[in-house]
Amino acid sequence: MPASACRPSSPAPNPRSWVGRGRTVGTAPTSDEDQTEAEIYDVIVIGAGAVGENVADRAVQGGLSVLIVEAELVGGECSYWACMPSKALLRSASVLRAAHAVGGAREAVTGTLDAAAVLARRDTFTSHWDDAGQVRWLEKAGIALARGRARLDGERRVIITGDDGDQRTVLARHAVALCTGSEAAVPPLDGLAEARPWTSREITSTETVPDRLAIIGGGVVGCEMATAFTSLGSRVTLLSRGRLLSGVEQFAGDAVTERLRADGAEVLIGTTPERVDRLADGTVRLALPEGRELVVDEVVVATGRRAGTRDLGLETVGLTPGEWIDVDDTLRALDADGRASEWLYAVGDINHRALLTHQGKYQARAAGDAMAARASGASRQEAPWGAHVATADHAAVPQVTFTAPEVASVGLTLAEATGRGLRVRAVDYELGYVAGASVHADDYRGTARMVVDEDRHVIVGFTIVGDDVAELLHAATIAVVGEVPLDRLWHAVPSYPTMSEIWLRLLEQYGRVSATG
Ligand SMILES: Cc1cc2nc3c(=O)[nH]c(=O)nc-3n(C[C@H](O)[C@H](O)[C@H](O)COP(=O)(O)OP(=O)(O)OC[C@H]3O[C@@H](n4cnc5c(N)ncnc54)[C@H](O)[C@@H]3O)c2cc1C
Ligand SMILES: NC(=O)c1ccc[n+]([C@@H]2O[C@H](COP(=O)([O-])OP(=O)(O)OC[C@H]3O[C@@H](n4cnc5c(N)ncnc54)[C@H](O)[C@@H]3O)[C@@H](O)[C@H]2O)c1
Repeated sequence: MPASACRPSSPAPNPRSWVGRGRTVGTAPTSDEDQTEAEIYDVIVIGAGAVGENVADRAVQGGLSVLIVEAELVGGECSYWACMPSKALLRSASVLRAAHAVGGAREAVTGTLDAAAVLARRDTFTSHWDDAGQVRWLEKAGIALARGRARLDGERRVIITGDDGDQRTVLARHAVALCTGSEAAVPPLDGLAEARPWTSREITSTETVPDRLAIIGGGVVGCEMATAFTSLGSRVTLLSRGRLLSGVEQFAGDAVTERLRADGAEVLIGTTPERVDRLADGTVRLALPEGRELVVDEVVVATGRRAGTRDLGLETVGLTPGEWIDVDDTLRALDADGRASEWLYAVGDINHRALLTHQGKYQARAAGDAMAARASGASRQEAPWGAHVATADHAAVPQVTFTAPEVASVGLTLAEATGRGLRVRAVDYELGYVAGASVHADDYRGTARMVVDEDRHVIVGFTIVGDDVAELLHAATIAVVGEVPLDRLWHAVPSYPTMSEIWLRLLEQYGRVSATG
């Protein structure tokens, strides 16, 4: 398995049709004629990204035969144009920053980042955009692969069109899993589409470091790429219509804004370009509010994602092309009336629950296991936190944004918790006051917040911002998922002097409920 991989380590057909949008959709493969003219698998997975691979793996482990269909590279966005290359682009600067932050090491590091070496290292993570390693893994896992673009053709029926235009029809005895992910959305700004902007794909796979780079969008992609390319030597202008990282606690976005500016990036908050043009000399001109013009070598659009459902034959099963697909907690597609399909699943980015590889893979494990259990008639655990449901999607989605400083969060922000009607209290602590942090780096600064449900005395949200905090997050995820009572958390003693002592400080700040009565 290459280091870049985001993937994991036949009973009778069900003749019942799923009714979508009030009409019966398609027919199950019932006649012998059908079965001789088309191949049949227990499960067909469309899209071999990290999520599709994990659905397939779990279904095979559950005793089912699986065909996975991939139109581009096996491994999907995460391996080649998203998580892995972007993190590789960020890592070298993070190490350099860490050395500069510690006296003694600082004096020893006199050079600057070697951009060409960073890009070369990035290329090893994407296996030079060659998926041979991931194809070998599919073979070992017992998953059949079809190369080509798949579309639904009614219930349990899939048509695959190969690169040469040849078509073949495959049928699913039990389930079809749509795992086609998402793609970059290009907003309808004047001239933008014609200006041939870069998206996350071009910026993560670039062979050069543009001298001048504009990034439109202050979300996760925009902030990570602004951090990476500022460190690689670009003059970056980040244009954000609202505050940076608006999905997390405000202090997190503010810390990233401050550091980007300190590192030389221009961060324009509340700014959307009015027009974008690619000029004859290949540069790009952005017309900004109040008559300002910005000329750059490349412009990156990082304004969110759209569903990978445009040419998937959704209309043949009563769903709407181009839309995200709603699902139940076992990841079965819901029709317009909220009824769950008996055979159609939508897993990963495509259901828009959490656009994150780890969360999609978590859904995939639940979905693959649910398919196998349904196929064999085995009992299923569908109550919250059961084996066949993705309960954490609602309560405990962890995310690390690998900016400087890093932002790690899980569960609800204070505003989200309040919005859900919870009686909560936020406890904040300056991470730099923790002994482990002061040893970790000179003049360390950072902030942590825990959001406590005052009725249950459990943590429902946690956010931490600071250099090298990513690995601190999982303790919080366990506390939130486990609904560990604060009284018990006092007995989880963090080692001295580690940054994990932030937990002790937060508990002290909150006060010991049992001691105070
Ligand atoms: C720049 C960037 C950085 C990111 N960094 C992180 C990160 O650090 N951590 C994290 O958790 N998440 C990160 N994400 C999000 C993460 O990439 C996605 O959540 C993840 O890739 C979703 O996986 P998926 O399998 O659902 O979809 P995808 O990875 O998009 O895979 C879908 C697959 O389906 C294929 N496909 C589509 N249509 C068809 C069809 N009709 N027939 C056959 N095949 C088809 C595609 O070719 C693709 O291979 C990042 C995203 C971006 C853009
Ligand atoms: N480290 C990670 O976990 C990681 C890294 C990168 C991406 N991702 C995932 O990928 C997904 C996509 O990231 P993203 O940054 O593209 O989306 P995003 O939703 O995080 O941010 C999009 C930003 O663009 C802005 N925007 C939207 N439309 C706009 C318009 N018309 N004009 C100007 N600004 C506009 C939004 O206000 C928002 O700030 C995210 O959901 C994220 O979870 C994760």
